[in-house]
Amino acid sequence: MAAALQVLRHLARAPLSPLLWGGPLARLASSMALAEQARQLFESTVGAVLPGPMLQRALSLDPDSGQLKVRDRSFQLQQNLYLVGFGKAVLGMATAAEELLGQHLVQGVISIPKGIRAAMESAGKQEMLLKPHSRVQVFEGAENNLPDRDALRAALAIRQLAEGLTADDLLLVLISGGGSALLPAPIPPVTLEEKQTLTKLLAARGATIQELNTIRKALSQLKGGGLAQAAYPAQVVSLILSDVVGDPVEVIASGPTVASIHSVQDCLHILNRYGLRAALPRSVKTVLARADSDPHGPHTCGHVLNVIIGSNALALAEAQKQAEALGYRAVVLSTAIQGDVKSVAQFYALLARVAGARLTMPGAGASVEEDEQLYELAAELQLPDLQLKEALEAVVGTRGPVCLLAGGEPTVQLQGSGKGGRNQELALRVGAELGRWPLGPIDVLFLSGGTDGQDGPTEAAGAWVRPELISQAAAQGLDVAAFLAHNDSHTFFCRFQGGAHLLHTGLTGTNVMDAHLLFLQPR
Ligand SMILES: Nc1ncnc2c1ncn2[C@@H]1O[C@H](COP(=O)(O)OP(=O)(O)OP(=O)(O)O)[C@@H](O)[C@H]1O
Ligand SMILES: O=C(O)[C@H](O)CO
Repeated sequence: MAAALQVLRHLARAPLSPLLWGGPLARLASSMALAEQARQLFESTVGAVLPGPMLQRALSLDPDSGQLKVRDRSFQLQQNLYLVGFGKAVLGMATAAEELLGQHLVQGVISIPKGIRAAMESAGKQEMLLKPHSRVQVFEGAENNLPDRDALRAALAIRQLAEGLTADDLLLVLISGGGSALLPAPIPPVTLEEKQTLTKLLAARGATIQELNTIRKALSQLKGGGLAQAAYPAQVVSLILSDVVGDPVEVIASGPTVASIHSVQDCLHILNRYGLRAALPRSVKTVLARADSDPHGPHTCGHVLNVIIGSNALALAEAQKQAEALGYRAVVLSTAIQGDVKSVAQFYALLARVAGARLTMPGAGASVEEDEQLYELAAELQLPDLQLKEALEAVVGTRGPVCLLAGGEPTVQLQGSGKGGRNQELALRVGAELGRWPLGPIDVLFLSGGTDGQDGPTEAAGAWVRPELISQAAAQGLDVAAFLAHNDSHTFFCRFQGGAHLLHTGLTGTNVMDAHLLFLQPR
């Protein structure tokens, strides 16, 4: 068995040759090769948005004059630079910032996920690690993306640094996804535990990140512009790596340097929608009631420059280039995939069927009903930037392999107590859907991966599937529907073919939502 795997691994790495297509062994090899290409493409997607290069693109320093340019603004540096940061990608961002601006840096504090330094060290990613005598103090916390005591300590240290600044100082704020959990500073009398419980409940009931972060902002000292307020009168430049669809700066990490525009009424609507209003702790009610009568009104952020330095769109653009270099006709479908994971899975499976039919039977295509169903599903998902028509038109004129790329963040409404993540659940659902119809003479592979390298509370980044999933799982005695009913996608993929369909990258040090890759390869 091990020897067979060795051979397959070797085949998987071998360059693709037309002679490989056809025959059972060749089909297995080609399927391995396709999986290997999918993995490589996912790695390229992530590679395009690693923190160092993005930061270097956003900042330029004139070493003689000490002028720092960010977009069209200039700032005079003169040992007056401070740095704070919070988020999954912030270690690499801080390392790059210190490398570039170190001679002006007085002090820094960052809050990053527990274990990320060790993970970077063991992966040999030196470019993600601060130097031994760095001026940046590091706090690690928020295990499993939930605010904890360590993250609270970090948030207090960040607040203290910000509050000590003067009008001559410049505060560089490094922000990336996961920042909300890494910067918890609940407004008393709300406790950390209460905030944690409320966040968990909202997330488990399927609240969107916009809704979740509206509540987080209302209960926090630093979110919703609170950090910018604390740093006033210093100048503030926030460099933001987006992990939210549409790159809204007020939502990413709950906008600590963006004035919040939400009212208490907005919060109450959200709490009502998820059936949480009646059970609210007294402390939360107190803080919301106080906000209503706050004489100072919302924070003002006129002294802040917020700049998005990287996003899902940037990552997919690179993946598209790489896919084209591999010989695929590659189209970016959307960078705003949102909605319930079940509908998103149906969409991808139907897309594979409709696009696959156009690819293998030009002129014939899938049935008119299937086309209509696909457009209806797309309309239900309300994806603002969806290039569906363009993608299908591109497929018609193509004889060779096609790769459709998309990004975003579907929502999972947790019903079971199984182990899984958004990406593994999406992949499993797509696999189950793909098995429902014959797809014709075409190889299909769908991959879904979180660019941060960690899908939910699991060690995998995601998974990939093929239409044979259901039958192969059944042959192993695995009932896909039963795993899905318990949101147990990770357990499924660990057991299915010895975990071969799991995507393992380790923590990547970046975070621009998820990437979805759909490969269609005529046989
Ligand atoms: N058993 C499960 N099956 C499917 N999805 C799950 C499961 N457990 C958690 N999730 C989902 O995983 C997500 C949380 O995972 P993760 O920590 O990777 O979030 P994230 O959105 O990447 O974090 P951030 O946006 O802060 O970077 C939630 O959307 C949650 O619904
Ligand atoms: O930290 C957060 O709030 C999410 O990752 C969205 O940015």
